[in-house]
Amino acid sequence: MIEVRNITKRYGHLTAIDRVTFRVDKGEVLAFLGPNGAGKTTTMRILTSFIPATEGTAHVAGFDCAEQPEEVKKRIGYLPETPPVYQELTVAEYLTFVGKVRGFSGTELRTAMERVMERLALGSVQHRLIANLSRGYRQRVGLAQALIHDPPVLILDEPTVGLDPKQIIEIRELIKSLAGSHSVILSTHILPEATAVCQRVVIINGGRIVAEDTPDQLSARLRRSEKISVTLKAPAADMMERFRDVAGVEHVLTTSDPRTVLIECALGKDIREDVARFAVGQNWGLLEMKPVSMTLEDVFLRLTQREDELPNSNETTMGERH
Ligand SMILES: Nc1ncnc2c1ncn2[C@@H]1O[C@H](COP(=O)(O)OP(=O)(O)OP(=O)(O)O)[C@@H](O)[C@H]1O
Repeated sequence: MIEVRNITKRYGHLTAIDRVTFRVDKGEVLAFLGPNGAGKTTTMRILTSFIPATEGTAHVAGFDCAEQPEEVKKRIGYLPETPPVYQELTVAEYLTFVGKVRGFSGTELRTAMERVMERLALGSVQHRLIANLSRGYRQRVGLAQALIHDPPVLILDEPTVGLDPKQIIEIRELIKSLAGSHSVILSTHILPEATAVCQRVVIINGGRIVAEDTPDQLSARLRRSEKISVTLKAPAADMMERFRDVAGVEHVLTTSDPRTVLIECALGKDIREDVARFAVGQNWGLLEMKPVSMTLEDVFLRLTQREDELPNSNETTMGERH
């Protein structure tokens, strides 16, 4: 549904994006994840035919974003970072305006408006001025304008920025409900958003794609070893050394809790039984033992920061799989 091939965008001497390639299939929700200035908005603007790429091609539903902008725009709903709403209009007036711009009139326009107002629960505020709405409602109005022509493709640039936690959950639920019937690109710098809402994640940094996979696979690919966290009631002073005697143990790492250690072994090995037997045999009082893996946050840090900028490796691998 969306096909981006080797697009590069230069602003003078600055290369904002550099040979970016990815695709989004029908009904798929893709997270476009990256820190500020990574090139997310530039990519969205090329896809929505707002600006041309310097090099490379982008297609939406088979239409070329540079050569056939009208066809592309018909098939895209776009919610920019700041919703393009007119404060001095009521919700109904604004959606009527957007519907007319999209070419609707009469019954068709009324049906389209009713459909989006129901989907976004805007009925109760349809006669209120947009200026007087909460940010959450304003964002819903922004989404309504993106959906009014029922486009197969939706491009949402940081759709939850500035919302409160309840509004964030509502907007994320709504985006999830669009999966299957719409292809969605969700640009975000918020990691939990990518995992909560999207089936696939593209990570962009410094204008380049540094990873592309499902959230789980990304974590798995970057995992270099299996780790288990072991908490003891009465650890011995030389516990670190002693655990190394267990067959298969490669490293023993300290944590901020003196009773807890992280034990590493080779990928694919399961040494939990041997570690448990050993701790019990030493009478150390085994309180807890659990596998530990990288969170997407760890992966993101690894991919978007240089090795010397990374926090202590013990901490980066402390996250647990959700
Ligand atoms: N019109 C422009 N002229 C010159 N440089 C630009 C222009 N638009 C973006 N840039 C630069 O291109 C790079 C990528 O910007 P872009 O806005 O695409 O990043 P982003 O990932 O969307 O970041 P943010 O989340 O901060 O919006 C940045 O270095 C930015 O300063």
